[in-house]
Amino acid sequence: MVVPVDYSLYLVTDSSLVPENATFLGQIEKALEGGVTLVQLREKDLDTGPFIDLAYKVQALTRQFNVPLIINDRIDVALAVNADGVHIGQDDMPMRRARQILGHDKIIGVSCNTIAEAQQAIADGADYLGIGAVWDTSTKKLKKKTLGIQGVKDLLAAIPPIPNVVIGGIKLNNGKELLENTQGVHGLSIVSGIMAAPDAKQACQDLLSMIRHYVPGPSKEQDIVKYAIKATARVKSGSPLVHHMTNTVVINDNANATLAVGASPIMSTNTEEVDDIAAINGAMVVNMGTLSQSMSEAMSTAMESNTKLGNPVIFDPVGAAATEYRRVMTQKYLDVGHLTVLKGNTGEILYIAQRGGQSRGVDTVGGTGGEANAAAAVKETAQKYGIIVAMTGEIDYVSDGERVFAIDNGDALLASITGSGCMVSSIVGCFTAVNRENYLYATIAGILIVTVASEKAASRPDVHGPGTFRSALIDELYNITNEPSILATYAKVREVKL
Ligand SMILES: Cc1ncc(COP(=O)(O)OP(=O)(O)O)c(N)n1
Ligand SMILES: Cc1nc(C(=O)O)sc1CCOP(=O)(O)O
Repeated sequence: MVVPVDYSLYLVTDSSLVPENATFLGQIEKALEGGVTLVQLREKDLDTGPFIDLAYKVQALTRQFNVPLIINDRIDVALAVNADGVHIGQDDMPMRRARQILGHDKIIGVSCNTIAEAQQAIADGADYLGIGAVWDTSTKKLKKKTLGIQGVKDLLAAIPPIPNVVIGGIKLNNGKELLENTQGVHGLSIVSGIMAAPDAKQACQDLLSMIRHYVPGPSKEQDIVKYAIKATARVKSGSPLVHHMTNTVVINDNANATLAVGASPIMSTNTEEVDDIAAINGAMVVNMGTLSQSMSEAMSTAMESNTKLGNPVIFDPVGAAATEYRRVMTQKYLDVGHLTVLKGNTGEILYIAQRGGQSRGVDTVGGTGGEANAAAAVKETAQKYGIIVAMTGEIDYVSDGERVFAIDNGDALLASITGSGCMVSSIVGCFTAVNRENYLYATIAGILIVTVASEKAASRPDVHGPGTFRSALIDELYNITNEPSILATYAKVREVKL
């Protein structure tokens, strides 16, 4: 299975239970809004064609919420719509055969009512178990005995740890009792408690907040990767305008990278049109690589205009420590620029943080001084200016002043082309433009897509060095934008504890 799955609240659908004043798809959408973490389309009487049509409609919803879609029983339907997985019962296709057909990228769950069934499903390579029925249910005629809380405990105690959900007769109160009295349950799977609820969103919110007391849910790192996938899709669908005032060396690459992720670049340095652009702008990227007197004035005006309109401002202090002029300008933009994100290389950020940074021209000289020094530099600077700070290098560090995350992605060839750091600033501009509710995660997402793209580009057989790498990098940015879920396979994000 590719994406880390959150099993906490697993909706199994039943179209016959939808209240009169609601619709089937409307009920699923409300459940997604309420926080369900997994959806299984379970249709016992639909013919293949209508089942596939319905699966596409449900998938359009689950994809909006970045929640995996599982198909009950029907492997053909799962294949037809490229669903995320299937759930199979004891009388359905054998688990091993299902795996042969679906491969290891798909999630396969197996229903288990006994210890022997669970052991067999694990031996066969199931991704998760559906353990039940815990209690009687009017949703389905049960053929086997109910387990009760003790039966679930006995079953879990007898098998190695594996993701699992419990199912059958589960509502808010008995679900709480079950989670309170068991260990190792990963989630609750519910049909009527959600599908028949007069307010499905509220029902899910209540269930999820109860579940979160017992089931931690995905880690921060998994959350970030999930966010990055969603954020990438949003850049493409939102296609924000991103205004750049960048340096003349990399301007073309910045514009192409912006286009590759689905955003729209405008590279104007004219003060006269700053206000008009700001009115329709998604984000402002200011890069002082080839700073002139007139450009510096235009940058100040652009920062002010965009700040007034609430647009994120990304500042790349290229060569911050290199000359007296750059040192003065860097400080000026930090003090009055109303920045959202400061994105620099190691030398630039360490210099700003007064933690030892050096530049030769616009390039970094020397290392980070160790992870503790690097993490402290981004955290302290973020705290001092109340902004997000990102420091790119062999390892990238990002902080909002409270937390620090490290990104261990990125191929060494990035350092062999000009402007790879400036490209990161452009892409952070694209990501913050349409992912404004969480600038920390949006910044990490922007860095992730570039660094993962660099790894994919470097591993291509047609890449032989910096020249071919540069073109391949743009291609791979474009490819990830069209298939953002691959970030889940490649992303290496971790929280740094100071
Ligand atoms: C999460 C989950 N657990 C168990 C089941 C039951 O599946 P199955 O045994 O195949 O019975 P039907 O759903 O086909 O009636 C499930 N669907 N989901
Ligand atoms: C679909 C299903 N499978 C079960 C099993 O025991 O394998 S119980 C069940 C129905 C659960 O519905 P509700 O949440 O409405 O009780």
